[in-house]
Amino acid sequence: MAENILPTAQTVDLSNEKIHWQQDLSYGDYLGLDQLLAAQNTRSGQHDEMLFIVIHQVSELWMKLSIHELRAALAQVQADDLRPAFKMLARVSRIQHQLIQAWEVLATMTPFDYAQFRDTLGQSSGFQSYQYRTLEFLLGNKNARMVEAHRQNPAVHAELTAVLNSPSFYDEALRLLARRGFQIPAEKLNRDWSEPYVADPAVEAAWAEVYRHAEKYWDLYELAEKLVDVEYHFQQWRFSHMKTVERIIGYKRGTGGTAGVSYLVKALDLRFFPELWSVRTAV
Ligand code: HEM
Ligand SMILES: N[C@@H](CC(=O)c1ccccc1NC=O)C(=O)O
Repeated sequence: MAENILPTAQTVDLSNEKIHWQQDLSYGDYLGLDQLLAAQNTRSGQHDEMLFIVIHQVSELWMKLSIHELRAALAQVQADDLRPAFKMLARVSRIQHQLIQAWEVLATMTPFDYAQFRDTLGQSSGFQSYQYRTLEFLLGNKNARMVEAHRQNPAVHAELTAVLNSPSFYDEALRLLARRGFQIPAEKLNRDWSEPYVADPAVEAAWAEVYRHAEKYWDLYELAEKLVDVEYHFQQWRFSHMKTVERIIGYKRGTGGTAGVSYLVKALDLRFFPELWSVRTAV
């Protein structure tokens, strides 16, 4: 019956609007729903394992979109075209909001619920999320040791190594400041990008100038604030993860081999854009 009323490969005139229906393309085909909805492979038979898998999958999808936006925004910064980058960075912040809210759903799982299936997870852990590591590297938290977790997967290993060895968003922001005439030390503009970034007073002084004279450097000021938004939300995600982990497994060791909560607490000290934070005390 549907064939009689649904147009196929033809152009339908609906109150002056031309709507093109592509033959053979359905909602489910376009979205790859058969694959997507067949990927919740629970192993334990425990009720809450479905929640656990879905939260991770949703988070990985949002990470995928964040990486897509950040990469495009980075290219715009390299090209000195900041306005499109602002739109993408604003979108990343909204995505981060979704990622943070996901903890509220997961927190409905009690320690007892989780203990019912934790053993079936083996040594797998969020520690092995290569999209998460890509985000950390893209934003500027470089750590070469983190690539080793992906030795078994050559494609992922190569891709992460490439991101590790490329300038991060912050490196590119500093190169932009230098192009605009700010005195950025030469060793910040060309360095071994795989090394963690080390803060520098001259960089803080450059950002201080941008903040003090926002009217002169409006787009740089906006870039600084957009980056602070992204780091602020990233920290909120890390904190909520740490607190959710504490309420679900307490101080047990992690399946990934770390000490657990105390490892996640240490990660809270890491900064992507250190001078954008220290400048707040300085100005
Ligand atoms: C019951 C829920 C969860 C527990 C108990 C938990 C526990 C942990 C622990 C203990 C670690 C440290 C590494 C290890 O030794 O395993 C870790 C790392 C990690 N988890 Fe979770 N986690 C949970 C949910 C999630 C969710 C929903 C995500 C979202 C994708 C996630 C992403 C990560 C990431 C990316 C890391 C690596 C962090 C880093 O290296 O800085 N976790 N998790
Ligand atoms: N590290 C967690 C296990 C865990 O959370 C996990 C296991 C498999 C896939 C994703 C996970 N999520 C985050 O670490 C634990 O120690 O219980």
